Amino acid sequence: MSKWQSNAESRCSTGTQTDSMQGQVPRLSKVNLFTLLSLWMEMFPSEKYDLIKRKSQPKRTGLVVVLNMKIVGLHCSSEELHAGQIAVIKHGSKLKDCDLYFSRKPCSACLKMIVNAGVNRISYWPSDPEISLQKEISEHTSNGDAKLDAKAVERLKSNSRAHVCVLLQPLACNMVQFVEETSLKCDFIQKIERKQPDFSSRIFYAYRQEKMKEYEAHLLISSEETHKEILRLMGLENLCENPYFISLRQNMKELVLILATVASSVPSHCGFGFYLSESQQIKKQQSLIQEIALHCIIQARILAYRAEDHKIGVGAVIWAERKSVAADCDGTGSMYFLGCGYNAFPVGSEYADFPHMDDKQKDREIRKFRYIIHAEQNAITFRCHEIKPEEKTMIFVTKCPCDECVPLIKGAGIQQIYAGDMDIGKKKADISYMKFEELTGVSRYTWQQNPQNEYNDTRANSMNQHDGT
Ligand SMILES: Nc1ccn([C@H]2C[C@H](O)[C@@H](COP(=O)(O)OP(=O)(O)OP(=O)(O)O)O2)c(=O)n1
Repeated sequence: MSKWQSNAESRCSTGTQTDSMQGQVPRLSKVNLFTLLSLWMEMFPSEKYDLIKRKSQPKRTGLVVVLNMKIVGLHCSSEELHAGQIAVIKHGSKLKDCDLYFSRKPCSACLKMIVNAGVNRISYWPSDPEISLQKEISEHTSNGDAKLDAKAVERLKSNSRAHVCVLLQPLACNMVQFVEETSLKCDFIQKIERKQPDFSSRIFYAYRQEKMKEYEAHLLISSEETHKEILRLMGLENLCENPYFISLRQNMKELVLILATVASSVPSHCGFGFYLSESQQIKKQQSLIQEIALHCIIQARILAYRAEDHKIGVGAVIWAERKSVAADCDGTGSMYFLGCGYNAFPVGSEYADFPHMDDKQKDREIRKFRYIIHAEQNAITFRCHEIKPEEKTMIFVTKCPCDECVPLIKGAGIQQIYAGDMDIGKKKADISYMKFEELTGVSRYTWQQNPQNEYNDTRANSMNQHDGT
C-alpha cells in the first residue's frame, strides 16, 4: 500500500452501513466520497466570488465536516472567511472528534483553531494549498509569507493530537467507467433524450470535456515539477518519489474526472433546469436559482455512488435557507446543510443479512424492498439540524420519491423537492411512484425545459458545433 493510501477506512468505518459489502458494482469509499464532496463544495456557486478570475490569496476552499463517518457540515470559504474559520463559527466545540476534509491544505490561522477544538483528523487534497504556493499567485502577496505559513502549518501538525494527512484511496476497479455508464443512463440525461431526440452521448462527452478542463485548472497542478515543489513545501516529500508521485497524480486525475462526469449528467442543455411540475406552475414560488439547484442535485448524484443497491444508486441531500441574513458568513450564503443519504441496508447490517433481489424475482420474500433504507429516509434520519417550519427546507433526490417516502418528506416539514421524475406513475408490487404527482403542500421541482421561456438554442448549437455535429 502506498503512503497516502491510508487504511483509515478500515479503521473508521465500523458501525456504518454494511461497509463489508462486496457488491457486483464498484462503490466509492467513504474517504473518496468525502474528498469528492469537498472538491465539489469549492465550486459552490456564488455571485460575489468569481471562481474563474480569482487568482489572489487565499484560494477558495471546500470543506466537509464528518462525525462518526456521517456528514454534519458542507461549507466553503466566503469573501471574508476561510473554510476553517467558518467551521469554527458554525460548529464551535462540536468539532471535537470530527474529521475534516478540505479541498486545500488549510492555513495556519485556521489550523490552530481547528486543532484547538479537538478535531480527530484533518484530510486535505494534495494540490495547491489555501495560501497558494504557486509562484504566479503568491507573488501578488509575498511568496515568503506563503512559505512561512506552510512552515507554521507543519509545526502545528507535528505538535497536535489531530492527524493531519492526505487521505486518498485508489478507486475501485472500473469505477470511472461505471460512473460514465450510469451518468449516461441517469434520469436527467434520459429526460433530455426523451425531449430532444438529437441529444447524443457525444454531446454529453462534449460537456464533460468542457468541465474537465475547468476543474483541472482549479484542482490539479499541470506541471509535474511545480506539483513536486509544492508537495515538498507542504512536508509531503515522500509523495514526490516514483511510483508514488505518478500514482498520486493518476488518482487525483481520476477523481476529478469522476466529478466532471457526474456534473455533466445534469447539463443545462437546451434550457433544461428544475422547474415546478405542470400542475403547480400557477403557484408563485420562491425557487432556488438554477445553479444552486444543479449544484445540490450533483451532490446527491455523487452520494449515489456509495449506495448498496447494486441495481440502482440513489442519493439525497437536504438543505435549508436561513431567514436572517446576519448569520450568512458561509460561502454557501443563506443555505445551510441539514442532512444527506443514499440507499443502503440498515446501519450495522452485513452483506449477507438481507436479500438483494428485485421484482424480477418471483418469490417476494427474497426481494430487497422491505429491507433497504431509501436515500431520503437516511437523509431525514441522520440529519444534523432540526427542520424549522419557518425556514425553507429543500430535498434534492436523484430519483423520483416513492410512495413510502413522499409522506415522510411532507411530514418532516420539507417544503420543496427537487427530483428526477422518470419513474412517476410507476406501479410495482413492492415499490411504487404514484403519490409524488398528487402531492400537495410541497413544491415539486422536476427536471424539464423552462416552461416559461421559448428556448433559444444558441447553447445547443454551440454544443453541437463543439461536438462537430
Ligand atoms: N426516491 C428513491 C427511489 C428509490 N430508492 C431506492 C430504493 C431501492 O434501493 C431502489 C428501488 O429502485 P427501483 O424502483 O428502480 O427498483 P429496482 O431497483 O428493482 O429497478 P426496476 O426499475 O428494474 O424495477 O431505489 C431510493 O432510495 N429513493
